[in-house]
Amino acid sequence: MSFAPEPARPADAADTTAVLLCNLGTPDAPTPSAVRRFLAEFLGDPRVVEIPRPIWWLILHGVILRVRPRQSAARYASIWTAEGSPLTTWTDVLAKRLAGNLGERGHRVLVRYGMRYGNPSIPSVLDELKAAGATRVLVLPLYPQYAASTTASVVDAVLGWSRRIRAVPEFRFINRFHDDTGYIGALARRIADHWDAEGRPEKLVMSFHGIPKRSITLGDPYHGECLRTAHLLAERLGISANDYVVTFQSRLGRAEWLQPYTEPTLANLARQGVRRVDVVCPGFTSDNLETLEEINQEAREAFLHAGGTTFGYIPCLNDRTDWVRALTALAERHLQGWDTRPAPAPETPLQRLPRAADRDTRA
Ligand SMILES: C=CC1=C(C)c2cc3[nH]c(cc4nc(cc5[nH]c(cc1n2)c(C)c5CCC(=O)O)C(CCC(=O)O)=C4C)c(C)c3C=C
Ligand SMILES: [Fe+2]
Ligand SMILES: [Fe+2]
Repeated sequence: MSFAPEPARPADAADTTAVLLCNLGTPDAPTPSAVRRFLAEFLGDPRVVEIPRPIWWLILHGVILRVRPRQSAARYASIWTAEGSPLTTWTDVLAKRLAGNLGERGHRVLVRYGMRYGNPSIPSVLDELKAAGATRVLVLPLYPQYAASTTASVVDAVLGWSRRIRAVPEFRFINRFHDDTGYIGALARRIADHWDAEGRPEKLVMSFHGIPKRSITLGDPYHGECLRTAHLLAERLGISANDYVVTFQSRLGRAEWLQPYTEPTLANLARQGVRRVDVVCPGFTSDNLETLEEINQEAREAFLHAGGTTFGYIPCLNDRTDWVRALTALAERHLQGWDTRPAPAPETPLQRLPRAADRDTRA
């Protein structure tokens, strides 16, 4: 392996700290060719599909990438806005609002977002941060519950980038925040606000993205963390076990995924006489294809078709002020011990003090 030359960093240069928000990513456009490029990268990740490579490569390129891009592009087209994909729009707003909050609280940090698949890619943003002088990077995947297919894949991308870098920044990774008080509180208020405006449903459906059941058998903590989030949320809302149900959506392929599945559960509820449901997706911090199309369009239709009459979709946290505050507090806790205060004005050599003493005078 060879490393690209890098400009040497002066030994007394000030450290720059960065926060890198990471999200899944989205196609560049709602077109079959852009979706094919995106899916080839996403579904080619061995963290996402754990089938031996030669077999999977044949299935992916021989079947899936010939059929799925056209279907998925139509689904993406139904949620695309003038600004682009909602996932990117919300992640961009979140990064800007987090930067504003951290700045107001006296931290001098760079805040950027990177996508695990598609653009802006995590390596390209790390290149940009390094060029801007970042020597410390807090990596914050926007997945509350840890799954190897999402969280660990972000870690892979960051460490993969570091393999071609000479002076590697200091990294910290946030692996989960499924039980974070600020996150749970913001979700509870999001739901309570909806209930204040629309009234209460007969059943609250908490729908999380599914993963193959085999991943859990192999040690993935995802399922337990989803259930923990749901329990804490119910506790905060003051509702009982009868008032809500936890389900898993977005199954792909023929293998068994986490159960119960969202759409069949909604249809069963309607058949059992439940007329009014609300659906919330606590595992997604930003609205995206899986919430806006799969839940708010497809699952809504399935529930109404089976006899339900009122389907309330409760949006994700997106850029809610209490969520941005919770994210700021989460980042701040993990930034502790890293000096994020503004650098002092340049000094003349005679005024220069040892760095430790310099810090003390500013404390
Ligand atoms: C919230 C966490 C997510 C987990 C866990 C997750 C696992 C997972 N996903 C797939 C396959 C697909 N997911 C797709 C879209 C998608 N997935 C997540 C999040 C998680 N996925 C999001 C936020 C999105 C939407 C992105 C957007 O652009 O809005 C897709 C693409 C769309 C489609 O063709 O259906 C696929 C495919 C697997 C296989 C998996 C776990 C093994
Ligand atoms: Fe997914
Ligand atoms: Fe889906």
